[in-house]
Amino acid sequence: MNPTHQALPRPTPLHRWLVLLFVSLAMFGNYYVYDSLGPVIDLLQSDLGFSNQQTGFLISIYNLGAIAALLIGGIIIDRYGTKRALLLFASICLLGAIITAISPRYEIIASGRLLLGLGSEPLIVAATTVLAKWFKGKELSFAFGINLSLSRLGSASADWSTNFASPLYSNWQDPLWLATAFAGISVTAAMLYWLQEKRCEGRFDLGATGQTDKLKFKELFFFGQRYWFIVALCVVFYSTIFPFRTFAIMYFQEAHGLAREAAGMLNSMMMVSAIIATPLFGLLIDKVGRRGLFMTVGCLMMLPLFLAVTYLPAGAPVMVFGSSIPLTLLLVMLLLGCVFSLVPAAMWPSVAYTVDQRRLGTAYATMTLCQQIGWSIVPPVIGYLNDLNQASADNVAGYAPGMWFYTGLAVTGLVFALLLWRHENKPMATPGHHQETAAEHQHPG
Ligand SMILES: C[C@H](NC(=O)[C@@H](N)CCCCN)C(=O)O
Repeated sequence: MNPTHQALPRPTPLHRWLVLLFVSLAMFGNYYVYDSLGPVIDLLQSDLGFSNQQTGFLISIYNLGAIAALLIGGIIIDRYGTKRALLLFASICLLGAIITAISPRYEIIASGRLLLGLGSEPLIVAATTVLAKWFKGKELSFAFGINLSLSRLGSASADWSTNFASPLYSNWQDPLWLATAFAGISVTAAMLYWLQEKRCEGRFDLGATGQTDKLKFKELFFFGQRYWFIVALCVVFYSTIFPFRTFAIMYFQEAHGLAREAAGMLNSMMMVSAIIATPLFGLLIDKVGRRGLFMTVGCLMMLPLFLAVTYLPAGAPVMVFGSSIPLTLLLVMLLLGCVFSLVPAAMWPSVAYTVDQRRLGTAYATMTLCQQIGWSIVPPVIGYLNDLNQASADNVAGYAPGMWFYTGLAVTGLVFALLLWRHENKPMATPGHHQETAAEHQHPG
């Protein structure tokens, strides 16, 4: 560490919590923009004539942008510092949101989503770096938990927009312009963070930028079997959860006859349960360890859920914030939210206990890269299956093959979780690893 840093005091709690607020707002806006596509999928199909496969590709093209960005990721943050990087990536997301909303042409909408992927994943890396820089040694896990919960609030808000902004959903475009405004919140928050960092430079010890998630290919050979099981679970888990969530609003509308408002409210219940459960599971897992066991429990819980929405009676209607929602579907989404808290809370930190600390950057970058590849393949497959089986409101059975596909992925996830659980009590093979008692490094994704 630079001697100047040592002479300066650490930032005060007020400064740190302001930083957390700004970074979390940037993530809030960013997650909103990503999830703004889900509620307009049926409008893109009915107004613009896009097929299921085409809309599936609009989801995947985000991942292609993210993969490209991750391959060069870290360099910009290292070279230009966190405040510039955060603003740059938030601005790329804003541009992506504008381009997505500006024209009905498929290629233009797709370019907007590509740009969003280019900005979004490095923004998440930059946000992680900022938190590590300001909170290292001080409530780091808690800060990450709050950050992730506020990010998920952005996702839930995109679902709620079908209610609070329902007049905008008379066409495909206006909800995407609203998403642009949320991208504006992200840019504003990045600017406020810039001012905050500038104000504190020279007054406080902000440390070095820290290790960003940079990919060094030759380090991959040092990772043991356990690491690759975690990566495999990560790929399968997010390739199931994220595409299901994006298609869910249209699915609930068509397969269960819900109005868009009710479908949006139902989809948001997964996030509501995740927002509450994430910090709680984080605390629990920090206390008891047993990450393999928790990942297995989460995967087991997920297993029947896609078939439950397909084959079980939707249930009696219950009122949730003014929307009438069938009980079975509500329970499924709340349970999926618990799974969405439990598995990530156990999975991301477990990398820090599995690989040598010096290789954590490569480990996380590789994991995110693989996640993006898997996650990019599933939506077109689901779109293809829906097209092939002519899934629609008039042919609800056409959605079943897609749901079996998700279930197959969940079974695969369970296998990897079980393998990890089996490894849990074995001694570690990788030199320089952490024991499961003191995690320093956490990563929200
Ligand atoms: C922690 C994890 N986040 C990720 O996996 C990100 N790479 C992708 C986020 C995509 C939504 N904007 C998560 O959210 O559980």
